[in-house]
Amino acid sequence: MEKTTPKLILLFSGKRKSGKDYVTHLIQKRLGPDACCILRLSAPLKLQYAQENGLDYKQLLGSGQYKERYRADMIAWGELRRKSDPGFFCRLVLMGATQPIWIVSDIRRLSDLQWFRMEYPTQSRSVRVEASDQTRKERGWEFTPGVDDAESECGLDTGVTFDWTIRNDEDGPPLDEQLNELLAVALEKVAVGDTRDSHSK
Ligand SMILES: Nc1ncnc2c1ncn2[C@@H]1O[C@H](COP(=O)(O)OP(=O)(O)OP(=O)(O)O)[C@@H](O)[C@H]1O
Ligand SMILES: C[C@@](O)(CCOP(=O)(O)O)CC(=O)O
Repeated sequence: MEKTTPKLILLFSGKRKSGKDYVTHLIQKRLGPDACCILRLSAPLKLQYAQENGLDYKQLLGSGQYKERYRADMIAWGELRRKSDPGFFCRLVLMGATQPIWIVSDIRRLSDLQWFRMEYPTQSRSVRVEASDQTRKERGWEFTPGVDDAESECGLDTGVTFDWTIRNDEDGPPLDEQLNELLAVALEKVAVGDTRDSHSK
């Protein structure tokens, strides 16, 4: 499958129930599906894990409790693959991405971030979604030893400078306000791309 070159890659990370999916879908709503696609590193992992274990892939992709039952085992399963090939899920998830803006909604490890920054140094921007533990609990999060104190949840807690940090709490600034600058950068990338394409036509 032909590899397209994006104009911008937004690499999202954040704790469980911080709102990564919610915020990335909001951005896609603002930019439109022709301009941006949402890529989830966990999707190819969950697909293969579901097939190997006879589980419901759609429920593993959902935001309910079903996936939490298998999270620890999926983490271990995924880390085994990353150990031998850190870019395994990154390469898989890009297949077929043709829009100018890629949103990767679930960056969890330094190796994921480093892979994109190596492969796409000028296009990659990192975004952190934050929410208080109280807010996360209201959204169904419960601290789980072996998950919330493991690399999957803590791998980006230190040593990373994010291009944007989005506070996704009720008492935080409105999301639209916080996303203003990021959306302006994205729209400018798409606009520049359009004029360049039209010149090249
Ligand atoms: N700003 C918000 N307003 C209303 N509901 C929200 C908001 N942010 C998140 N939610 C809801 O909280 C729940 C968790 O959000 P989401 O699934 O986006 O978190 P996540 O960071 O992707 O979690 P996980 O890592 O477990 O997939 C969802 O039901 C979502 O609809
Ligand atoms: C196994 C894993 O991909 C599950 C992620 O599920 P979700 O993005 O929280 O819905 C987390 C990980 O890869 O460490």
